[in-house]
Amino acid sequence: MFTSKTIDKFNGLDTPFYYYDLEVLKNTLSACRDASAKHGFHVHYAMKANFNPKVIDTIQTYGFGADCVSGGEVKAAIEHGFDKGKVVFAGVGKSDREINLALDADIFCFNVESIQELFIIDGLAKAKNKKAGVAIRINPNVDAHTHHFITTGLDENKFGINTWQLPDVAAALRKCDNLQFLGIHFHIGSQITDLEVYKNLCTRINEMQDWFEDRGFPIKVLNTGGGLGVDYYNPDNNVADFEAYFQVFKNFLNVKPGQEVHFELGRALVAQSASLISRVLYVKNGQKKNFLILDAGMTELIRPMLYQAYHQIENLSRKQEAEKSEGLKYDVVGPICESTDCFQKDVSLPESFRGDLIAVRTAGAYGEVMASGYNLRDRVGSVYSE
Ligand SMILES: Cc1ncc(COP(=O)(O)O)c(C=O)c1O
Ligand SMILES: N[C@@H](CCCC[NH3+])C(=O)O
Repeated sequence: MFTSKTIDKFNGLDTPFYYYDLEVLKNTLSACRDASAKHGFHVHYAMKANFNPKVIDTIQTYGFGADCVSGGEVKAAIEHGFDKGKVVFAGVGKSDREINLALDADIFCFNVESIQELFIIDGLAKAKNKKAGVAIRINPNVDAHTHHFITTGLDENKFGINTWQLPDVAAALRKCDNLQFLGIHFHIGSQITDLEVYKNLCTRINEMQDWFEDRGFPIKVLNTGGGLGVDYYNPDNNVADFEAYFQVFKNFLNVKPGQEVHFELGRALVAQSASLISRVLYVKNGQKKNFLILDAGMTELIRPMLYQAYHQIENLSRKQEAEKSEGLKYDVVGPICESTDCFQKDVSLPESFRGDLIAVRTAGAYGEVMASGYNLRDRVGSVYSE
């Protein structure tokens, strides 16, 4: 990702910024497209992972649909050329304004997360004399074996409709003339690295589709959600194993003739394509600790502070020294007025100096999009490979 030419280019730029390696992005997208096409599976890109305009423009050209979680994302997906027939809209709190926007855009499907929401969408569609495509987001109570904060498919989570409420869902669907029932939707969490989890999900999806079909609701779409994880410990040349992922669904999902299988991948498509690039502002030798104080912090990349997430940290200005010496240990921290503003403690790095360029890797997913202006910070910039 970082040739000496790239690092020379960084030397002339203001930091911090996100650096996008479009080659890595494209290789990842091709791998996913090819692996899913083999089984006739449909992939919707989860826009929330990264809606940087250049990133979504690139993703759109691969023919993926868009999975959106707000009116803003629906609007951006359509403006950036995603086919409205491949736009889906999930979210536990869709406002009337957002539902109307999506109805006006004629999106493919609302992934509905409560019975109340079914009636609201039906009423708003009726007012426009339209039929809204809907899938029921079911909370399957399947443990994703990931960080507690990014698990979404357990009974304790706010997402989806619990299975004990399904009889009421069926009754509601029978009353809603302006809804077209398309199928069922699931999303159990993010950064899932144990593929067994998806096997368990398939078992639940098979049960649920039988439940609906037995009651006279034919299923056209089985939407399995996203969540495929990436290897944060090996950021180089590390495209997610899409083949193995899709194979689990091929083996364990009971797909009937005429049904479509949909996926909503976010992180696995974009995470490895970007790094946060910053500079060392100060090196502070404390009594117990050495601190590297960067010009980027939790306002640029909040994942380490929010989920104790690991991101590999490299000193790009001392690459040769890194190969030769054992180096020193630093707590790599940001400038924000919060003690949690620490990327990682005890990072082994070559001896580092003011002005050195530091890369925080695997930052393409839930990085730039979760940046904030806290402490009245400038908005983080973005730089792209040629
Ligand atoms: C409904 C839904 N679909 C898809 C995703 C994408 O998840 P990931 O980036 O882990 O693939 C998310 C985010 O977790 C989500 O909430
Ligand atoms: N923002 C989370 C993922 C949550 C995905 C949305 N449900 C992360 O950075 O890992």
